[in-house]
Amino acid sequence: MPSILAYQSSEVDWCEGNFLHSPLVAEFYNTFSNVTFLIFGPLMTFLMHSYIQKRSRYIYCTMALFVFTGLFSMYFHATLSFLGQLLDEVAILWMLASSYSIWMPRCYFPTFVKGSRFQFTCMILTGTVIATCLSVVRPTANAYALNSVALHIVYMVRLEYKKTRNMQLRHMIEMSVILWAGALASWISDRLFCSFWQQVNFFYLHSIWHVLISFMFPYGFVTMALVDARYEMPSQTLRVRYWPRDTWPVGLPYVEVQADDKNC
Ligand SMILES: CCCCCCCC/C=C\CCCCCCCC(=O)N[C@@H](CO)[C@H](O)/C=C/CCCCCCCCCCCCC
Ligand SMILES: [Ca+2]
Ligand SMILES: [Zn+2]
Repeated sequence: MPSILAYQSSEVDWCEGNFLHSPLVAEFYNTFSNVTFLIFGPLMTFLMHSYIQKRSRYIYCTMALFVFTGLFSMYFHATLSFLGQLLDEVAILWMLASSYSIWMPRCYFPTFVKGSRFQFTCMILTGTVIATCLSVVRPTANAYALNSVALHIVYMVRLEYKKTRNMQLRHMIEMSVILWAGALASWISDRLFCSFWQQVNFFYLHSIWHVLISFMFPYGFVTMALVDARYEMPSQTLRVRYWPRDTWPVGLPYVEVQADDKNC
């Protein structure tokens, strides 16, 4: 039985050819396309500093898990090892769990937690510990399960989209959904139609997934902040801004907490 650290000990092998560019890196483009996680994680933490300070410092853990997802994904694609696959999926699982605990609007909590975020977090924590153990047994099924969590997020986001007239929030939701749909289509296509993509010599769909899903992160983060603020920070005004300049035609969105306090 091969070690869980051994090259190609994972049962998953993505469409990109192995060891084409280096004897040390199994999937070159799939490995280095994760660099966007290492850029957007720290950059968004810096840009959203005022929001994180006011809302919850646990958001720093979510941001750290986002960066770890990128690092573990790099390790996984570089080695295609079982351990790499496990670390990659467990980091995604805990990142989603921390996001749910912090940002899930109370109106979507199951009734038995009686609107308590503490009880909801305990429920999520229990489910995440169980799912972490199960992912050791069936890591390949876990990737499909993680993608299905996204469907639940899209369902909630759709309800919030219908409720709001805030054009900035609507724009953030539209961009998140477009980027997520493009990313998911690339992920599925790489998994299911690899023989077709090999015939046309295009092996980069999983790398495109990494780039699109990490670009989705700032839009998703701002969406969650705006939706959540209506319920959890009603006395604060959040302002959507773009980095590096608000006036540039393209930029990275983030939110800033405005100094004025509606209660004063
Ligand atoms: C109220 C809850 C709010 C939650 C917001 C969550 C925002 C999450 C943002 C980004 C997630 C990035 C995950 C990227 C994983 C990259 C590593 C990777 O490629 N791993 C693969 C193997 O290399 C593995 O097969 C991937 C498995 C699937 C992961 C599924 C992730 C689900 C992302 C959820 C996005 C929600 C989009 C909602 C859009 C409106
Ligand atoms: Ca491969
Ligand atoms: Zn990947």
